[in-house]
Amino acid sequence: MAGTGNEQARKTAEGLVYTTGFGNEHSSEAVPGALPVGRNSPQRAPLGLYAEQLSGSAFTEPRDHNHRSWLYRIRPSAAHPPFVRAEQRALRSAPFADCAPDPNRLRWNPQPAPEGPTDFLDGLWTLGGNGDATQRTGMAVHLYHANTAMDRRVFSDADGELLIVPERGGLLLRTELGLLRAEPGEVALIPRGVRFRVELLDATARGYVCENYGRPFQLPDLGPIGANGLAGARDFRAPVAAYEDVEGPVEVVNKFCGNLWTATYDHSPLDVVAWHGNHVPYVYDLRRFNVIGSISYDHPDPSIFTVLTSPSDTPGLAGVDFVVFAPRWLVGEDTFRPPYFHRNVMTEYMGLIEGAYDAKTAGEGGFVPGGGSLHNMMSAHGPDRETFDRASAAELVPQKIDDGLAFMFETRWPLTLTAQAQDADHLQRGYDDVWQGLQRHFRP
Ligand SMILES: O=C(O)Cc1cc(O)ccc1O
Ligand SMILES: [Fe+2]
Repeated sequence: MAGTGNEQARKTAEGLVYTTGFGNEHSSEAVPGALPVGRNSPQRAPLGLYAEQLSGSAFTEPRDHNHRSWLYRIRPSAAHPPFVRAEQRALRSAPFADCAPDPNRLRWNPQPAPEGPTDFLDGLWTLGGNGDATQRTGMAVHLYHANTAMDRRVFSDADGELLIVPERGGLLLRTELGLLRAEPGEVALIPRGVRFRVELLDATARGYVCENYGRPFQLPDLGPIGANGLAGARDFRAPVAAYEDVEGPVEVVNKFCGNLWTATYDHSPLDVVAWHGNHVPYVYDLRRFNVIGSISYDHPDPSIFTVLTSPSDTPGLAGVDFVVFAPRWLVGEDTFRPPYFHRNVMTEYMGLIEGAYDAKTAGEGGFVPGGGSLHNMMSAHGPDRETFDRASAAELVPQKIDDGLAFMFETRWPLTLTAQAQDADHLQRGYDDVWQGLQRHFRP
C-alpha cells in the first residue's frame, strides 16, 4: 500500500514545473485569470477567490528584507476552528534548558528507524539549538526519519523557516504555493508560516532540518569574489500555483512558540489558486554550488562555502549560516589541505549527505551519512589522527575531492542539547579518541 502512495508521489514529482530565482517577485496562477491584475485587493477577487496577505517580515522592514506574498484562495485562512494543544513527540524548541551547554566534541550515528508508521512531522527529533523562538532569535537542529506520507494533515511553523536537507529518500512537498520535489543532494526552504504536507518518493526518508527562528536566509554578499559565484540566485526553484479543492477533515498542525497546536479544518488549506510575492518556498540542488577556493596555498575558511546566511543584528555575525562542502579540486602548494585544527567562537553542527568528509575517517563508528557532529563554541577540533597523518605526508598533486557531500549549520550562539540527544543510544561514546595518538614531533 505504502509503495503505491510512493509511486503516485513520484509520478507527480516527476512532472513538476518551477519558476526560478532567489528573492524574486514571483507570480503564478493555476487557473487563467485567477491572479488579479494591477491591484492586490480588488473589491471582488477573480473567480470568487479570497485575497489574503502572508507576511514574513514586518510591514515596515527595508525593502530588501521585506517578505510577503499575496494568496488567492478558495477559503480565507481565518475560517478555522480553535487550535488545541497537540502531542509533541520528539520535537523541542528554544529556549533549550534541559541540559547544561556541553563543551565536549560530540558525534551521533544516524537517527534510528521509527517504530511503526511515522510521517515527516511525527518523525522530527530535536538535537538542540539556541536563542528563543518567541524572540525570533537563534535556531534548532532537528533530524527526521519517516516511513509514511502525511495523510490529511498539514504543518506550518510560526516559529521559523525550515531548511530541509534530505539525506535518504526523496520528498514531495505540497505547499500552499505549490509543489516541490527535494531529493538527497538538494535542499528545500519552507518560509515561516507556509503550510505544507510531506509525501515520500521512497519507502523511507531521512535527513536534517535547520529551523531558523531569526531573519530569513538570504544569499551571502560576494564582496571581492565579484558578481558571480557560490550559489547562483537563478538556481533556486520556487513552485508554481497548485491547489487542492478538498472538503472533509484535514488536520492542521501549527508550531507556535515552541508548542504544537492542532485544529481540524473542514477543507484543505492548500487551496491557493494563484499567488504573487517573495515569501515563497524554494528547492536548490547543492551540486550546482560554484565552489571557490585557494589556487595558491593555504586552506580557506569555510565561510567561502556559504550557501545561505541568516544575518543577526551584528554585521558579519550570522544567526546561522548554511555551508556546503561540495566536490572540488584541491591544488594548494605546501599546504595541509584538509580542514585545519581550530577553535571557533562560532558553533558548528555538521551532517553528511553522502560519502565521506575530508577531515574525518569514514565508515562505521566514524562520521557517516545521516550522522552528525557538534563542535560547540571554542571547542578544539579539526582533522582526526588518521587524516592528519595522511595529509601531512601526501604528495601535493592536484586532487579532486568528489566522494562526498557534507554540510554545516554554523551559528553565532552555543548550542544546547535536548535531553534526548544527550542520552541517545546513537550518541557515539569516545568520539574524543579520534584525536588520541597525535604524536609529538617537536624537535627543538
Ligand atoms: O570543523 C569542520 O570540519 C568545519 C570546517 C571546515 C573547514 O574547511 C575549516 C574550518 C571548519 O570549521
Ligand atoms: Fe570546525
